[in-house]
Amino acid sequence: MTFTEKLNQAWSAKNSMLTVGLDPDPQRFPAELQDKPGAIYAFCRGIVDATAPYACAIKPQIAYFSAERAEDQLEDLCRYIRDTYPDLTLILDAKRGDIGSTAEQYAREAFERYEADAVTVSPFMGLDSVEPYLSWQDKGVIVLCRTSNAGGSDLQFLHTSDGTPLYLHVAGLVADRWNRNGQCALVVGATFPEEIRKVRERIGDMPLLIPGIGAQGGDIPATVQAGRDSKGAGMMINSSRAILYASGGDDWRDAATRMACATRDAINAARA
Ligand SMILES: O=C(O)c1cc(=O)[nH]c(=O)n1[C@@H]1O[C@H](COP(=O)(O)O)[C@@H](O)[C@H]1O
Repeated sequence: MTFTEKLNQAWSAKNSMLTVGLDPDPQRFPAELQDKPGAIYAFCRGIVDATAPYACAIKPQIAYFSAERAEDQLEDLCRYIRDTYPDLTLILDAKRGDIGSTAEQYAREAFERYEADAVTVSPFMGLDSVEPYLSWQDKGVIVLCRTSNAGGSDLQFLHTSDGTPLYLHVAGLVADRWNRNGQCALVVGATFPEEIRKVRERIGDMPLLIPGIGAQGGDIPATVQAGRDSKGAGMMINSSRAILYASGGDDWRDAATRMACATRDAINAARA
């Protein structure tokens, strides 16, 4: 099944556009997992089990694993997610960008080693740096467009020669030229709803990955109104820290469940 088929199925079967982000920070783990071997896997697996019924996608951030020399735990986790929750879209958040020969290796890492359904990439080095991901015809290629951080404006708001801001130029480039397999998506931050609206107008029904609700304070109703596609769906709305660390106590699993459920419901309420 392709990335977009899986995502469409998850949107309708689970009635959810929530993406649960896995940014496991050992310093914030509950006491029962402090200094335990395999704690990153155990924590993430606990969060996945607690939140899977409420999510369309799961997004592990690779740096949290590699910085702790825990790529083996990420491999085990990806295998667990695929085997236990085949209806969850697995997004590897790696934000890769390099020349083609190196990008081929990054693509193999995402799609062979971790068997992700999609990977996040930077458009900064242009089409030949993205080609190796596009050559995996069923896999999702999620391109940074208007990121959620304030500093994204340093470059993304610069105007091109015809007056189009760079983030909208990227949106047009991906929609018109890079999306030849129909498996591309764009990253647009929930902290910039006006820009989400402009991107949606430009790209039609291409999916959007939207981080920035929860810990970064993005407004859910404004995000959903701006980002919904012609069918009222079209979004993977990510929340990481607000769900992962909803409680630092023994009730961390239940707190994550409650937060994921409440976030999915808030997203759905804004669709109506
Ligand atoms: O690609 C992303 O997921 C991403 C793009 C972006 O523009 N902003 C952004 O915060 N993210 C990711 O979203 C996660 C943070 O989510 P919160 O903890 O909910 O703020 C981190 O893994 C970031 O790398």
